Amino acid sequence: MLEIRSARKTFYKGQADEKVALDALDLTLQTGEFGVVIGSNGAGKSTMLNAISGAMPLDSGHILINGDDVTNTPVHKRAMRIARVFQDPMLGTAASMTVAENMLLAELRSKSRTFARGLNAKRLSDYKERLSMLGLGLEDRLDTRVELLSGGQRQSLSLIMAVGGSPDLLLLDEHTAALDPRTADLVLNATIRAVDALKLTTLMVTHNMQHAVDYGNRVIMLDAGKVKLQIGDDEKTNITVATLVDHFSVKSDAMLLGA
Ligand SMILES: Nc1ncnc2c1ncn2[C@@H]1O[C@H](COP(=O)(O)OP(=O)(O)OP(=O)(O)O)[C@@H](O)[C@H]1O
Repeated sequence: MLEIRSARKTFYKGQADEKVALDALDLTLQTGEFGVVIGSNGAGKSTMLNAISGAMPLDSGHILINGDDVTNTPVHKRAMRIARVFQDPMLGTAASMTVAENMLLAELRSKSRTFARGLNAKRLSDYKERLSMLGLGLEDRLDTRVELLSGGQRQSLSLIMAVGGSPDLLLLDEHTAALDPRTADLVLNATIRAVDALKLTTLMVTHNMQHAVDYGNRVIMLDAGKVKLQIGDDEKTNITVATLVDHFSVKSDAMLLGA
């Protein structure tokens, strides 16, 4: 469970170009929920993810994960509980290493230094099982160097590496935005399979209104650093891209096109 309580963040405080990024933001995501965050440019989406992950300190307010106040917990410690996948498919993986070596790297990162390091049969079978959740055939490419994978396969591998330590929360930071529409759908479907199989609590930021309509249990619309609108499971079945766009205070062409 994630709780954000009265989170405030202001950039350039007291200066002419002061920007209130989070304005007493409150948000609760129950365990197992999949929230999709939308909002215009500058609405505060990235700042909110940075505050949750610990990459950016809040001016005031609190972040709780499963009831523990992590507001002052440094980012590397929070990373044990919070997984994050970024927009750039090149960021989460090591290109010149194989799929299996990347999986091992991710596993060793989340374990103690004394942990046995080699790739053994048990590990390989565990990696195969986890990669098969994605439904992309990566389980049969354990010996392939990551640089030979497509952007979509690579981003899906980043995802499965990020969630290997069974995190309390998964943050998806526009993780399909750099992919072509078909690949983006492929990665999103792989994401949904992994999230469902591992029962992950997930918060996904997207500019793609169709994805907000199609995926997740709840749409959370941010505007000027606050939650402007939430659409839960029951109402979500009735919403369309057009009704979502109607709620935006600034309607960009990209949103109207569902880009
Ligand atoms: N590091 C920073 N320094 C100064 N101002 C910032 C910084 N990060 C964000 N801001 C400002 O805070 C506000 C919220 O920005 P944020 O990036 O969180 O919005 P966003 O909803 O993620 O936007 P986008 O959809 O464009 O990524 C904006 O006015 C932005 O200019």
